[in-house]
Amino acid sequence: MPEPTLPALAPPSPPPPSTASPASEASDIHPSLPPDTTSPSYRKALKRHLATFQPASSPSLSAFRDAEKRFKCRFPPPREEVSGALDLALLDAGRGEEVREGWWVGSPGVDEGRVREVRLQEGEGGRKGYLVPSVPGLVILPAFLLPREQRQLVRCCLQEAAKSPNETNLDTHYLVPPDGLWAAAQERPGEEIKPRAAVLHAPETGDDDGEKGRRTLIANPPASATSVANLLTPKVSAASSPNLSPALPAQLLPKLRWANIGASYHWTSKSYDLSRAVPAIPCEIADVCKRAVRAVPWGEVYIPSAGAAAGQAPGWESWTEDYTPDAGIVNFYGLADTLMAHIDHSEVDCSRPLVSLSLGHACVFLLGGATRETAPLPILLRSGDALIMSGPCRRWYHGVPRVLEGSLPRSLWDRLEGEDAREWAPFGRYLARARINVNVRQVFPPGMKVERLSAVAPEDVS
Ligand SMILES: O=C(O)CCC(=O)C(=O)O
Ligand SMILES: [Fe+2]
Repeated sequence: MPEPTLPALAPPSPPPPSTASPASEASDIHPSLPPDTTSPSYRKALKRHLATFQPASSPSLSAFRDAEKRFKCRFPPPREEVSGALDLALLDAGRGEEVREGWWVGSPGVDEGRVREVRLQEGEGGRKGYLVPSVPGLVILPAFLLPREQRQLVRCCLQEAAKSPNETNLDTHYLVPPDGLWAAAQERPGEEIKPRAAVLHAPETGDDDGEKGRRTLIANPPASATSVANLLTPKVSAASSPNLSPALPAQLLPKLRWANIGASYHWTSKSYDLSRAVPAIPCEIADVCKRAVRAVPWGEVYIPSAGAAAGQAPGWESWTEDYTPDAGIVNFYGLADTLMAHIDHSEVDCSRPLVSLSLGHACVFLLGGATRETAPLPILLRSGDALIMSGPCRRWYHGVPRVLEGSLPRSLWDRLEGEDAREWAPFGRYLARARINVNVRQVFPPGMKVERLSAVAPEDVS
């Protein structure tokens, strides 16, 4: 499970009035500020930290673990570490303001030959993609989503993705109303949500860390076509936490950590659960992910007819036509949340593209190798960036050691007028303390359809 994080710094004060647009509905949104190491609250927190700090007992951390620790550090904030992270927004003059105001700045990577630019397919407005020669199969599409598209996806994640029939981390513990937590928070803010009665079965070990909903991704064997039968076996739900009190929707919203979309991921067994119905992936999400895969000139990523040779991905030639996302996770991060190193290999074909979209606060994303011993590449992912892992790196360790405070772009909290501002305000307030990641996969290769598998056991489909 993720390391317990150091106490968060005292809540930052709102930005000076001159930086907010006074007439806008969004002017009551106060996004997180970067750490102010000269402030009395920082100094107080530092003193508290030094009084309780214990040096790491194990001198031999894996390279991945070591990087995680460096980026998680709060005293001092790892500005210098972040300055070495790949930050492709620096190559885009149109993102100058976002970078300047976001405080954390990485490095562009082009001069050092760390990245190679590729032109996206027709229809993407001349936008660029980037390959990283040291990470075969990785494609980064910076600013793939316009601010308007980002806002649309944020709405979709909170209003559509995090509600029944999709499962969220809170469903194990609370009787979340069927129209979802977001609707409850907006429409019935005073109505308490009751905890689920404690159920009488033995607690299990697994990814869902109780009510906190943190994901603790421990090692699991990769899925394969032959293990598909296991997916049809109904899975036992994780035990709900006893002794929880009823809570208001606004109290639960910061505890929302993940929502399954499409084929449901069962965190306890770390496999997909096809005994449950397979809802469609919300169409805005599916469309954006398909667009991203179609935009990539795969012939510049892989060598034709090389099959599964080192550094290659079998079958990439057809991805632009047959990539069909059928499962995903929407991750909701608070500013102090992290996602520890893991490999996503519960899908049947783990070389097909995994599309990851970043919204809200920026983060440091670490992408390592096949073991934790490989030193990871740090990548600064900003709102609107898409990242595609395919081929070899699709099965490599990765994680998110830090969400970057003070990095929420202005287009997600300010700069909106009239109706738009009024309608957007609650989403802007949510993002002022959050990052959302949409992580979409194709579990079943073409010809092995999810609907057909669930049809095999109709009595199990709820
Ligand atoms: O938040 C991210 O950028 C990565 C999330 C991830 O790796 C996952 O959901 O498996
Ligand atoms: Fe992942």
